[in-house]
Amino acid sequence: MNNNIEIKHMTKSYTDFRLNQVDLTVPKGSIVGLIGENGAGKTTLIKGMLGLVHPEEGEVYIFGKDTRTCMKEIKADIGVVLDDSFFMELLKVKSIDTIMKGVYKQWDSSLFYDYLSRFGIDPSKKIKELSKGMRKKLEILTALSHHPKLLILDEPTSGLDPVVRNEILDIFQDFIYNEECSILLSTHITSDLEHIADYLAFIDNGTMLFFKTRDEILDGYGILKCDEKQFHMLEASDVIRYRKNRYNYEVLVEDRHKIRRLYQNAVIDKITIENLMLLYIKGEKI
Ligand SMILES: Nc1ncnc2c1ncn2[C@@H]1O[C@H](COP(=O)(O)OP(=O)(O)OP(=O)(O)O)[C@@H](O)[C@H]1O
Repeated sequence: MNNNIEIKHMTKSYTDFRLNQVDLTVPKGSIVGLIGENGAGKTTLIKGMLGLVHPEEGEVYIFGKDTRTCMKEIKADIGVVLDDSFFMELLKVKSIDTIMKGVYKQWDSSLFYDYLSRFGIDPSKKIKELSKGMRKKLEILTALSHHPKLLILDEPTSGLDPVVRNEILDIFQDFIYNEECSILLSTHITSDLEHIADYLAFIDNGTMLFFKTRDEILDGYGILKCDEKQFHMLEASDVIRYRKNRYNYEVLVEDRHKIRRLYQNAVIDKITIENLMLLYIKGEKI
């Protein structure tokens, strides 16, 4: 078993939205970044996988086990941070330790207190006295403190300043140093994924557009900038998406090295994940 998560053909319909036959794998020892615009279906996919919403179709295997029959044992080995998770406001931070000891056999109080001191969170404070960023940190360190093998994180770093975000990204990278572990992470902070993701899964309007390695994307894709005459000389198959701007065309190409060989005077920029998403979503097809 090489994958910690395997989702097959997940379908979930709401009145105005359908997550449509989505497949996703999260290999062991890897970080998979889930990207897509607001409302694309990332949270629905994560909640469907965890049994928090009920898909009409599809199968989910975590650690090779079927979530329909083994969710209880699976949950012992995963750490989850959801976009809308919350702790009871009136609790003190240190009460989380007492509660979680009763929830997880592998709960590690000393690791929990180490993380609290590393992130500067006072155990005797009430949760409602913490800033938004501190609460987020608390959620993440709580998810890590029972030695999970898999982290499933929906927007874990939103609202955090760049310094703390970097600390958290370091923790994520340490986490998958153990090659049995993996992380599935949905985020709008695509620059974070450029640093840490091994794979990117791009969901658009309920459909999986692609699942590729970060290197395939960043080393392969490019943005060709050209005028109208040059644009019309391009092979349609080389144009994934394009945008016509005031003075030029921006063309998303899948293999920028090939395009450079074919059109030797072309100006081709490297891609960022943000530009890739923008062109896929806002660009046109020939
Ligand atoms: N309980 C629900 N009832 C009806 N529609 C829902 C429900 N939950 C989600 N949706 C709809 O499903 C679609 C996908 O929502 P989802 O939260 O999965 O998107 P997302 O990619 O996580 O978005 P964001 O980046 O904004 O968090 C949206 O159109 C949303 O309105």
